[in-house]
Amino acid sequence: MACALDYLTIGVEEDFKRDPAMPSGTIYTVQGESITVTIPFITDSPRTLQLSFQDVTILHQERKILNEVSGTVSPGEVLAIMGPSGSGKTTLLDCLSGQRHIDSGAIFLNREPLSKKWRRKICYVLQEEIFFSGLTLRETVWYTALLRLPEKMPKSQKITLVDGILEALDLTFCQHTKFGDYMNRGLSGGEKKRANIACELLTNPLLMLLDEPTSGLDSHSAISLMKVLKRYALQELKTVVITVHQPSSQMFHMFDKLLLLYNGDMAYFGEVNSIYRYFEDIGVVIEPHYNPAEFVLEQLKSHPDVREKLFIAARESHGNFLNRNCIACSNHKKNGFNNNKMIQNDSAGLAIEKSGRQHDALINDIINNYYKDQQQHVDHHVVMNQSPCEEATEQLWCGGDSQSNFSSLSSDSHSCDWLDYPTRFCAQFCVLSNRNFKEAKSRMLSKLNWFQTVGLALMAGAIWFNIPRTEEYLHDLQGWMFFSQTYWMLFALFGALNSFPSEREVINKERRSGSYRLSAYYLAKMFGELPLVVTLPTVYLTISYPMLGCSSLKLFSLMLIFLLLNTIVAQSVGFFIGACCMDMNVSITLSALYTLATQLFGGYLTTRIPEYLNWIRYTSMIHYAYQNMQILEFREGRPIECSYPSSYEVCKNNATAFISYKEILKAQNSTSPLWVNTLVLMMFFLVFRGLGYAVLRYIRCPKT
Ligand SMILES: Nc1ncnc2c1ncn2[C@@H]1O[C@H](COP(=O)(O)OP(=O)(O)OP(=O)(O)O)[C@@H](O)[C@H]1O
Repeated sequence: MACALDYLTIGVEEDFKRDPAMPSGTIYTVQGESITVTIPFITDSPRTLQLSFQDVTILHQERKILNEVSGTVSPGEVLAIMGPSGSGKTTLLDCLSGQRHIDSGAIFLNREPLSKKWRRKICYVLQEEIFFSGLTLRETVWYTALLRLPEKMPKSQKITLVDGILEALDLTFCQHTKFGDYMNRGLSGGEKKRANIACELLTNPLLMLLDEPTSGLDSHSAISLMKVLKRYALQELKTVVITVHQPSSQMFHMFDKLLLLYNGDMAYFGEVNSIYRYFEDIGVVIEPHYNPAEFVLEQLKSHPDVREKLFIAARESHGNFLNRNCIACSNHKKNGFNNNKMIQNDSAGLAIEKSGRQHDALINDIINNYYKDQQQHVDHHVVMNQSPCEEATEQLWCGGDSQSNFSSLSSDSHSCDWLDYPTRFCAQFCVLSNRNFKEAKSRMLSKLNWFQTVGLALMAGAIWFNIPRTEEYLHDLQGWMFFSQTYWMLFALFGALNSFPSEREVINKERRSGSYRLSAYYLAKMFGELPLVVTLPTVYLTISYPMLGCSSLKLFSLMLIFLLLNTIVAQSVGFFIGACCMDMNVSITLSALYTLATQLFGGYLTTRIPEYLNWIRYTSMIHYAYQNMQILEFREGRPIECSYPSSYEVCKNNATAFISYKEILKAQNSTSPLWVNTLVLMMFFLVFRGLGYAVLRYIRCPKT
């Protein structure tokens, strides 16, 4: 929806002053010198966004990846950044989205320097499609809607919105297809690209930056997509910037503005239709039967003399690009105005026309003062009047009559507060837990894992079947305990290693767009995956333990609780190592080193551990977990009868006696009670979960 605008005419002289009698930000004293400036007065919150960038330069080891690139694009316009491969198109989009630091130059959004506060108003659709491969297209868009649309927006409206966007992007027919990966094919490349755009459109950004949205699409799909974007820009007065390699003639004429890059240098910036004139001015005529995009790129690549002329022409003209290219001026020309005193602007841009001598510094002062006042006014409006609910509902543009839809919805009494995030913590937690569960289910409870678990449980049950509880078989029984708890701890630890690296891109993308809190994601990951983590160990114990001769329900339940605790503790260590390393090979090596070293120094495989290395066993979670299992089995289970000959004192005095759990553990030099071991395990859990969070929060945070 367009802002409602009034027009102010500002006359200036060297020492212009604001009229103190007038309300803030509305008027300046008119002294009628030789400069007249007309500025639109924004009477509504900023629902439009003008992007300007000037002299943007990026250096990489002395090489200029971008060299003083400038341009501007206004609401309702589509700017295409075109150039051969490696010319710097993606780099420029990275800069415009705030994801890449610029070495010199400036980027302005509504005349304000690009800052974090604008992040949620900008969407950046990357070239790569970053999604969870196990989720379907609809699930992905739906979760995005739940996370990024205001909580108080009714579910039915969210569904309408999702349906509308899927339909507009021609994705309805494949909405239940999974994204897939290189192993399991899913959506096609073009469908993934459109899905990417669908997720971003949901949030109704003011500025859309799209990196090669049409590459890999057939010409019909590419044109359809461009039509959608063009309609979006026009109907909702959104600002759209896309990069393209070599558009078709039809698509080329759908752009409003064009920025031509070659090896980081600007060869042209201006209105698409003006390119014919521009080339004529340097002595090159674009043949009418040629695709202009193709022709222009061909000239740029193959004719160094033309290229040089283009660079010179671009350099000459970009000094006052703002004046030349702002929408106000173009509208002014279109509307046939030719009044030196006033330019009318129908958007949130700024129009300046000068007659007589130049007053650049003065004009800058006016602009700065004006926008300072205006921004205060706008900020106030944003806080007071524009809720995220309103913004989100604007998107029904794709359902047809956007204005009427918007009007009806924006008058809706959504009373969302102005929040940092579109949804509250608990809503984020619920949605992310649900998504995590769905996403991880197929991975963690795969057929292969079921097969492995049931197979191992039956094997263990068969090997240790109905094992006698006598001293003679004590070591065998301990073997089952050691095997079972070590296996499940390692299974959980190694399973968790890949958890963050595989999700990193998706999470970073979502964190950059400010969809949710990291803490909500982290907690949701723990809780969402909890039922999945405990399922297989439960199945294993349920099959194998009764086969060993456990007939007490109490003992079985206790054993299960502690086995699951051990598994969750090990998973925390895996999360931490995975978050630290991000590289699978490194994390596997580190984990293997840690777990094997602690087993070795635990004295389970050899008793010849040097005295001064004895302490290492206490850093092993396996040590505490194993002690606990023994305490439970030997205290709560059937008593262990003495055998002959015996190594226990109690048996030497009385051959029919039983060996208590304390004596068994004492023989292993382990005397800590159940509660101490459990406490240490809980400490492992808390410390590693906390460290994992800290790593993601402070070390693995996405670059902005
Ligand atoms: N971080 C970086 N380190 C080194 N070189 C870089 C870096 N980022 C970009 N470049 C270089 O800058 C140039 C422009 O890269 P960019 O990805 O912006 O090109 P592009 O026009 O988007 O190319 P394509 O159309 O092939 O995607 C390339 O030569 C690239 O190798």
